Amino acid sequence: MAGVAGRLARRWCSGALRSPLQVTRFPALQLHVCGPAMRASQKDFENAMNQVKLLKKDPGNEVKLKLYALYKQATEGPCNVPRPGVLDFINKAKWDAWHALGSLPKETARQNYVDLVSSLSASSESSGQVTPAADRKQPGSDALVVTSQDGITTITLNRPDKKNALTPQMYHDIMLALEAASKDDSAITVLTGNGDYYCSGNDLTNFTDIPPGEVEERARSGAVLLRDFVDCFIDFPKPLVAVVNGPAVGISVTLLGLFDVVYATDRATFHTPFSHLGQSPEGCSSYTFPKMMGPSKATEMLVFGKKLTAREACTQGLVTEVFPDSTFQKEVWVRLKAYSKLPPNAMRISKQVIRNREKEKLHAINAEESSILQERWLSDECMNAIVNFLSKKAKL
Ligand SMILES: CCCCCCCCCC/C=C\CC(=O)SCCNC(=O)CCNC(=O)[C@H](O)C(C)(C)COP(=O)(O)OP(=O)(O)OC[C@H]1O[C@@H](n2cnc3c(N)ncnc32)[C@H](O)[C@@H]1OP(=O)(O)O
Repeated sequence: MAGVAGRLARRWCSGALRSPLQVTRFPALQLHVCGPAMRASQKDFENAMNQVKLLKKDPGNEVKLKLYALYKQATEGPCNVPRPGVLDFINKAKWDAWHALGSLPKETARQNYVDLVSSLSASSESSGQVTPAADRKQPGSDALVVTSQDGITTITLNRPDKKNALTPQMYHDIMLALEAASKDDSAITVLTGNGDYYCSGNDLTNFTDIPPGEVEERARSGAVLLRDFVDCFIDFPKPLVAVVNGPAVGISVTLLGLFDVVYATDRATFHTPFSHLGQSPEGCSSYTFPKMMGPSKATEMLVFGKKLTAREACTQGLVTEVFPDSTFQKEVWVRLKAYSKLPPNAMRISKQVIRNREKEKLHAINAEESSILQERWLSDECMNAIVNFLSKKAKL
């Protein structure tokens, strides 16, 4: 395959092949092809085709073949044209990739194409090679992807079929990733999501399968986990940037108050349905939100569960800047890459000057919020809300 791959790459890059997959610029990447959530619309698909053209670095022939195959399957269905002759290496490799998809439904192929492009785009605005940072402990599952390049460590939530809902494993892995990022060579750390959502908050199935008699203990250990998790954000020493690629719910919203900069696509929304869930604010939002938007706007969000658009969130100070979805990834990564070239020690020290005097207070608030939430998790209001979600009676 190496010889074929090399020839393929040359042909693609030289523009010899005319297809919608013609990749003019390629991303550096760490790839994850997602499961068939089957929700991508034709518009999503067309956007993804456009995004492919913006990619900067060569993703490699295997990926290009995968993109080609998914495109063909999504637009024409299963491959039933004759296999090209043995010496027609390029078209044979393409045919093989397409044919390998068998009877995969068009909708699934379309979704997989969109997911694949999305994972490529997440890191497409950097020029260096993305490496899974070799010096760090890698996450315990594929649900989190950590990459490092061009002075930026990026932590990507990667459970797009569940809207990047956070499992206990992910809480632990994010803590490990932050710990490693605080010590690595990068100047800036980014948290983002793969797929159409930034994050749908705590995975509500975390509250299921608890044996009778263990509920209190689970609530206690959940509160410890929450407190440790939020502490990592309070203490994180380098500039921490949220690249909010889609809607955000629950703890993924409240934590934004602990980020240094928050960039959002105009498709993002911000929603903290704590009362609907019989729960209460966490992530230090009971302090950061009133401070940034005033108590009344904070109450609308944290008590009444008002969902904000990206522009509203920007007006309230929760979001730093909003970008059109069509150019979001491109603009944000160009910006971050420029920032990452600033002297890292100066940035770290300036962040400390801005944040350090509040640290102690934030830790105390986090402890209090976690303990209140521990009680809430044992309440009938909370139990009923979880049961409602799980039985799909309620969509918040
Ligand atoms: C006692 C032990 C506790 C341990 C916990 C430790 C620390 C926790 C601290 C944090 C506590 C709470 C803070 C919060 O985050 S509260 C907010 C929780 N999130 C929600 O309420 C969102 C629930 N989800 C939705 O309302 C909708 O799914 C959506 C996000 C609006 C998307 O709607 P959609 O119609 O576009 O897509 P949908 O079909 O519903 O979703 C696709 C699949 O994803 C699953 N899913 C989405 N979000 C969650 C979630 N938060 N938890 C679990 N699963 C989620 C959804 O069920 C679908 O799955 P499937 O395809 O049906 O299998």
